[in-house]
Amino acid sequence: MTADAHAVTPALTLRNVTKRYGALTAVDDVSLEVAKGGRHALIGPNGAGKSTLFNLVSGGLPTTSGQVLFAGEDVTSRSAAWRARRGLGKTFQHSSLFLSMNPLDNVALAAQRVAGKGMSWLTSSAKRTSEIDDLAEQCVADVGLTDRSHIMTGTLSHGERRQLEVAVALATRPRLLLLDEPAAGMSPAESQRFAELVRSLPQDLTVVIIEHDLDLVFQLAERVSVLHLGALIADGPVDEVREDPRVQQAYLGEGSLEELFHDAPPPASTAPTVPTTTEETPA
Ligand SMILES: Nc1ncnc2c1ncn2[C@@H]1O[C@H](COP(=O)(O)OP(=O)(O)OP(=O)(O)O)[C@@H](O)[C@H]1O
Repeated sequence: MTADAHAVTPALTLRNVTKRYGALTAVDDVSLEVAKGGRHALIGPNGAGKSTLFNLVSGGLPTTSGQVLFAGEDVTSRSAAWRARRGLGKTFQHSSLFLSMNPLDNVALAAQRVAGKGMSWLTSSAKRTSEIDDLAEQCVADVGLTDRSHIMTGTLSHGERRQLEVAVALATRPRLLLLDEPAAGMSPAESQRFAELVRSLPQDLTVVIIEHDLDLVFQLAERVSVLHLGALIADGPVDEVREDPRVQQAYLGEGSLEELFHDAPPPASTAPTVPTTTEETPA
C-alpha cells in the first residue's frame, strides 16, 4: 500500500454487516466508513441495533454475514481480545468499573490486562511496572481526574465515573474508541464537561459514539449514521443528517428529529439549556 493510499484508508469499514437472531434481523446489511481521526456518531431509537453493531465491531458478537475492517484489515473472524490488542478500545453502556478500587488502579488494571499480565499484580504492588503506573497516571490526567485518583471509585459522581471509563479505555492505547451512551444519566453540566473531554482526545484517535443526547451528538460528531430497525437509513455530515427528510419521515412524519429518541431532550422551546461555561463538579 502506498503512503497516499494509507492516508485515505478509513479507520473502520463495515461491508454489508448483518446480525440475525432467528427471525429478527438486529443489524441489516450495514455498510459504512469512519475516517481516521473522525468523530462519528451512531444514533437511532431504542432497539435500532446500535449496541449490536458496536458488539460486531468490537468482536463481542460474531457477524451473521458481512465484513468488519480496521484500517483496511479484515478482522471479521478475529476475537474481541485480538481486536483490543490491535487498538480497539471501548466504554460500555453499563459501568465496568471496580467500585472498591481507586481510579488509578482501575486504569492500571485495564492497561495490565491488555499487556497480557492478568490480575496477579493486584496481590503484589511490586509486580506492577512503573510503565503501567505512568500510563495509568497519564490516562487519569487526560480525563481530568488526577485530584480524584486515590479515592474509592464508588465515591465518584456519575459523571466522574463515565470520565474514568474513558481513562480505562485510553489505557488500552486505542486507535479506535467506541463510546456506548457515555452521557446516559448525566446532568447537562456533566455532559458538557464530557463533550470537552471528547474534544480534548488526541486528533488521530478515531471516536465512534452511540448517544441519545442529540445536543451532544451535534456538538461532537462530524458525521452521523442513523439506524432504524437494524438498517442504515442515513449517513453523512451532521447538518445533512439533521435535516434529512428520510430520517424525519421514517420516524415521525411532521415532528422534529429530537422527538425520535426516548431519552433525548424535549424540543427547543422546552429543552433544558446546555450551559456554555464549565461548572464545578459537586464533591
Ligand atoms: N441476544 C439477543 N437475542 C435476541 N435479540 C436481541 C439480542 N440482542 C439484541 N436483540 C434485539 O436486537 C435489536 C437491536 O437491539 P440493540 O440493543 O442493538 O438496539 P439499540 O439500538 O442499541 O437499543 P438501545 O438504544 O435501547 O440500547 C432489538 O430488537 C433487540 O431486542
